[in-house]
Amino acid sequence: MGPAGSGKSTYCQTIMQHCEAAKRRVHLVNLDPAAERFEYPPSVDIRELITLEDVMDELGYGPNGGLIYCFEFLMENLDWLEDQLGDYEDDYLILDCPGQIELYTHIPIMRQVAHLLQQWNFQVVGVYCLESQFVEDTSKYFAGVMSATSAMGMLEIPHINVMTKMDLVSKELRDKMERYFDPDPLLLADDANKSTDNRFHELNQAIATLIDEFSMVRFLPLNIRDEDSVAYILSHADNAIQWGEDQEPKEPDDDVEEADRSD
Ligand SMILES: Nc1nc2c(ncn2[C@@H]2O[C@H](COP(=O)(O)OP(=O)(O)OP(=O)(O)O)[C@@H](O)[C@H]2O)c(=O)[nH]1
Repeated sequence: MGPAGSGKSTYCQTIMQHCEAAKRRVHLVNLDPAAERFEYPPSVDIRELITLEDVMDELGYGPNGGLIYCFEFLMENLDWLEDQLGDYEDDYLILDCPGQIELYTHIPIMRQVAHLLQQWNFQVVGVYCLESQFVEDTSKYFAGVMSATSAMGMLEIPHINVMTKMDLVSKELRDKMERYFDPDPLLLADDANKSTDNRFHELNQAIATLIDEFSMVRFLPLNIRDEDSVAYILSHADNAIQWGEDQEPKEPDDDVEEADRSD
């Protein structure tokens, strides 16, 4: 998951390639009803059940409302999903999700999907992608941490944060970005203070302390051109899955709030 264009599909392809090379049984599951094309054809594809284009054409919804409709439709057709996933229950599945951030931060639908997967005995880990190009300064890094943390709190599943497109970051900038990957809370807060008004300095300090104390809210750098970097991300995902094995699966909520589809 992650904002539009943050590199979710590229992440999926990169991990697919890596797993295939390691002879790990892996399949792509597309959960984006608006997806256009994939380098790896998905083994399971929500577009076989419903597409955003059809919903927009036939029901007159906008893209965001249409997407919510698609997920509500999926929730009404869980037999389809269970049936599709049933063939792969011993394998590693990579679910490519849409880029509408509200699906992870305040509409409980992805939470329901994640908890259903747990009910069906899948070990689930959430991977939140943020684009390194977006992180021009510490304030934006803080914004990324807060939105990823909001998704983590909403989904309540094992979770890792990934900083994508690191191959596009210059060596000089990469050195500067080290402060995000191995943070010193005082330096982080000082850095954020440079671009924010005095009134926000205490808040900056609090967020820097949060990042320092909870390693799970930090971002892990992913350079898709570097095999070690890909292996590093995968090992963190595996560790998070293992950590989740000790947790009790959640009951899926049965009250999906009626969403506003007027947009
Ligand atoms: N150089 C480089 N380009 C990347 C990387 N990840 C993604 N891109 C490019 O960024 C653009 C968006 O990447 P996608 O993987 O489609 O992003 P997404 O999050 O799946 O996008 P949506 O599904 O539209 O939300 C594409 O042009 C990719 O080729 C990366 O790690 N390095």
